[in-house]
Amino acid sequence: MTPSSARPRVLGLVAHDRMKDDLVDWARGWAERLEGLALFATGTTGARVAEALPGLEVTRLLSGPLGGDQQLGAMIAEGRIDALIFFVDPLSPHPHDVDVKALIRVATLADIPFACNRATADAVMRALV
Ligand SMILES: O=C(CO)COP(=O)(O)O
Repeated sequence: MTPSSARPRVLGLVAHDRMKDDLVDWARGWAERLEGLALFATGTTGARVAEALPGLEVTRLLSGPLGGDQQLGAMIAEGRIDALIFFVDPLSPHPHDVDVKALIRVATLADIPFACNRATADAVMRALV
């Protein structure tokens, strides 16, 4: 995570449905710093962030349950994501739980900074920008 490297840092953004308001609120607080990063998000998360913060350029992947988590996981496996912010809902079941687990697994395997909640997301951002 050298700030002087040529390409912008690439951040993955994901939030489960009941966590999307929290992620949007978190992104608002970091908006200025997020502008300097390349942002990739699962479909609905990306739409929510882009709608709330029109100044941010967010590349939207497929919606999570339709393959977006897997797309992000593939990018991580290819070394194309520097850090992942994933606001996980710990109280709801998800039909695509296997995809969620795979995303968490590949982020762990790739040893990238990876935040599952807001406090850790703040710490990751402080380290990243
Ligand atoms: O389901 C998700 C993460 O597992 C998020 O996907 P969306 O951003 O498309 O809602």
